[in-house]
Amino acid sequence: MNHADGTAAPAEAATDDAPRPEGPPAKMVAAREELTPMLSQYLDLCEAHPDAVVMFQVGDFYEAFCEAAEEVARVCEVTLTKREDSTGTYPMAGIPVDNAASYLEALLGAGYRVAVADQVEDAEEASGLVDRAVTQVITPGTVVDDELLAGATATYLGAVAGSGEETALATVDVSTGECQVTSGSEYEVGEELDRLAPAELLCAPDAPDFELGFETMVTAADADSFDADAARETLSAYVSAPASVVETGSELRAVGGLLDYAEYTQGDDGPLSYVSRVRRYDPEQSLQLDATAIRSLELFESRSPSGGGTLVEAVDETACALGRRRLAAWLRRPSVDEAEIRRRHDAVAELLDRPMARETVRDHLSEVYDLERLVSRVSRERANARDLRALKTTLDAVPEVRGALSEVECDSLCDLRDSLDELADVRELVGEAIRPDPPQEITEGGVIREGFDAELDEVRATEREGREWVSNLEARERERTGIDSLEVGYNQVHGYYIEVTNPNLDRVPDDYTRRQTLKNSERFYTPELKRREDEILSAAERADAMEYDAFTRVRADVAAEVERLQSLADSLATLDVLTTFAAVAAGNDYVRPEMGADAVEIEAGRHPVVERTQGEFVPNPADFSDGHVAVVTGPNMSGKSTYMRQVALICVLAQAGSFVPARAARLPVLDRIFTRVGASDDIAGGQSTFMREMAELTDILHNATEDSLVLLDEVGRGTSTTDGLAIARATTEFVHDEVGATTLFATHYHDLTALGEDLPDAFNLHFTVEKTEREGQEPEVTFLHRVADGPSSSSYGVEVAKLAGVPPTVVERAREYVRDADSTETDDERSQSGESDTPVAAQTRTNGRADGDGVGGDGADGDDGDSDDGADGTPATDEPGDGPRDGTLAAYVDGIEAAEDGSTTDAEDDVLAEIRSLDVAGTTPLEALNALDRLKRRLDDEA
Ligand SMILES: Nc1ncnc2c1ncn2[C@@H]1O[C@H](COP(=O)(O)OP(=O)(O)OP(=O)(O)O)[C@@H](O)[C@H]1O
Repeated sequence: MNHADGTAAPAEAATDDAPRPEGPPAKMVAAREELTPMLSQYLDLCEAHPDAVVMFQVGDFYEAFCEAAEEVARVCEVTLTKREDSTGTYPMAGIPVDNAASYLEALLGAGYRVAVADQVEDAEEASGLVDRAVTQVITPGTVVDDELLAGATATYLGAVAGSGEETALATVDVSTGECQVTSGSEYEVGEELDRLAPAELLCAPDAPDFELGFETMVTAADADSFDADAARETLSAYVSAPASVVETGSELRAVGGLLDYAEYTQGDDGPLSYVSRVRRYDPEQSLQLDATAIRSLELFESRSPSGGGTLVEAVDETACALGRRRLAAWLRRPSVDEAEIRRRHDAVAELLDRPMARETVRDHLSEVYDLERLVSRVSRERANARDLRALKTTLDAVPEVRGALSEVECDSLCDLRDSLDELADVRELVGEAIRPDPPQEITEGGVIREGFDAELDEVRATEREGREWVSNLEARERERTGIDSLEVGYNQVHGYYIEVTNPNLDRVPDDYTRRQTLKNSERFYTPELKRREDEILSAAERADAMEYDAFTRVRADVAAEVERLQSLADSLATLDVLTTFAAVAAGNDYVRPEMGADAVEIEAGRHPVVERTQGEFVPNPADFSDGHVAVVTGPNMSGKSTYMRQVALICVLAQAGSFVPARAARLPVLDRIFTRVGASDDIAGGQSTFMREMAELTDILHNATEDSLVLLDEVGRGTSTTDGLAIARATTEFVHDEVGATTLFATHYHDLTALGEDLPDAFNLHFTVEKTEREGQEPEVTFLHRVADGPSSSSYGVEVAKLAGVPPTVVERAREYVRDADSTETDDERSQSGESDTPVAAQTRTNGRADGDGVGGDGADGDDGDSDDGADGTPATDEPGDGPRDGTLAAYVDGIEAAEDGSTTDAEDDVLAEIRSLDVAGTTPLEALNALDRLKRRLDDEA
């Protein structure tokens, strides 16, 4: 397939005005007719790969010329030289062929694709110009070299075709051959893309313009390859009946375009034999965690700037790379198949009960190499003899693993054990053919074992005899000539020689022929030595060639077993994860969750990550059997977020097949987990936090079902208190009435706790703190991190502010405001006989339905209806950090200033002035954070 039509999007790295380093250099194009044959060959290859930097082998170096040379010199930090010939002077930069990986990595990192143009002909045999061809186009999504691959994580190339409801996404992990395709609406495919975050993305001409939440190289690949007929043809080289794998035209086109490009990057060598599995899947076949949930639950990456732990780290005790990738895949896509989850739990339970078997399996798995990548190298004819020995070592472990599992009883483990194909034929073949400690190179002998190939052994015997004859020659000749200092040696240029020092030259026999004269000696050969030399050299050369030949035959025989090897890799990966789950359960006191419950019921649950970092972790229950919406209140820092996340992580672990950190757990099979966490947590994202919050909320409200788990952490915090409260309340009602999802709603809006009492399926939880009051002193607060029924009585925001180091003047003023507000509330309560008519916060509900109809309805509109903004328009009075009355910063500042009676310090005056001058609407979150930091410093300095 032709990719040379220039349709590929330029890589992101170079600036717009600089000449592109990819494609044919203008200077060479202009001088085309006069170019030397070699440069003309370079120009042709550049023209054939307009989207890549061509690295052109000249002897021991890969060279780039002109603009590309300048860029290579800059990015790889190598010297920019020049090449001069009759047609002109061309900038030139080279990287060593033998040590190219780190330079190629730098070029990939700078956003380039690299076309590696190798000499495909032996320079000595070439008559004239050496033939060169692009053997590989290295791109971020298709790197296959171990040095360039990121450890055990999967690197995907993705392709999108179609649009609207018929959008399809195909992905392939080029290093392992795992190829998958799915389709759905643009939204669903966008989510799937976010989840997989391919390193490189190909877009068919009709693909939607996705807003991607991850870094990737976007390639507008060859449009023709996405044509349905072309795609069918491409795919039919991989599966016998394309129609049995793909369901829609878009899926066919996505997977066709994808594989075509993958082939192109491997030097257009035809179908990739190691892609033996092209699989279609539906994201609904697994517990759906969108990118936001994956991030906020910290499954794979910590959000803490100091790099706290992640879920995968907490449970990763895998023994091999296969298991490591499988663990990540299971956590990313926990199962929704109850029977499958039970099978995994059965296996974990039995492995937990059989510590000996478990540890033996883990010991042997630790000897297993990355079989998937080995197999892919074997199929791509890139494996060397060391790779085959690594394969043998891996296969050696299999009977041991099977043996360790000989007594297991549960079906899932028995099936898994029986699926472990020992591949004795392959193991024997490699064992007999390849030497135990072979060299890196496969062309220089030392690779094939004696006894494997009789003809080869004969040739090696001739070589050996010859060498023995030569090594005995010295003694023989000394005796014959009587020259004690006579020496026999060898050098690359002259071959074998007999060396005699000048004082002994008169004793040299007649059959010695002079070969070389040195300062103090002469070198000779004899006819017999010459004959032996020729025999040795030709035998050695022949033997090396025969070894290479034998090696490639063995490799091809192994490659023929790719499917069996991949299926073995699959079973080993699964076994590694299951034994890991058992080991983690044993080491950390996890229990088997009971699946298929109607509601989440967790006794003494723990956060799997925090419990490892926290000296003492307080276990907490979560019981949704009498209501599916929990409104969680409690002071800042009391443990609300930890609690909510721990419920989600327990569900993720359970559905991945793991036991869970709890005393007991009964869990339903969830279809999705949604998270919406506090606005300030997103500051690093640099987006308008409130907009983002609302976009995420919309997503949840549209897509959650009664089988989903929804975590809402301080929804509405990013806007004014009145609006925030209105949104939070309307959201809770909507989730309660319409969605039916299991929901944890953490909030500082104390008024929302009314919902916990009003709505039949909602209830209140709060986090307890201990307040110690000593006479004459401000109360001290201790966080107990314990959850209890009912709403929280107070927020202690001011105490937390004090703990955080807010200046005493501000803390004291805040306390006064809280006291004022409390007394106002008490007066209001008295005068209104317990029934408040605040616009939103205190609306009571009848028969479990909101007056409005959820988001956007009347109930959500704080300014509608009888919202008479008098004193009783005041929202939650024990709202921490919100300041008084309307909760705006300006009002807060006014309040402080008025109350201070002109007694503010200089620093406080400065701070107030700066706050006033702030253009809040035009300030990014990061700028706001910096400003806050500056203001605090100003106050601290004065203190
Ligand atoms: N159950 C627990 N046992 C022990 N320590 C805990 C527990 N839960 C939370 N913590 C500790 O308390 C800290 C604060 O918890 P968390 O962030 O969950 O509080 P929060 O109530 O959500 O706070 P905020 O409202 O300010 O976001 C955590 O970083 C953790 O170190």
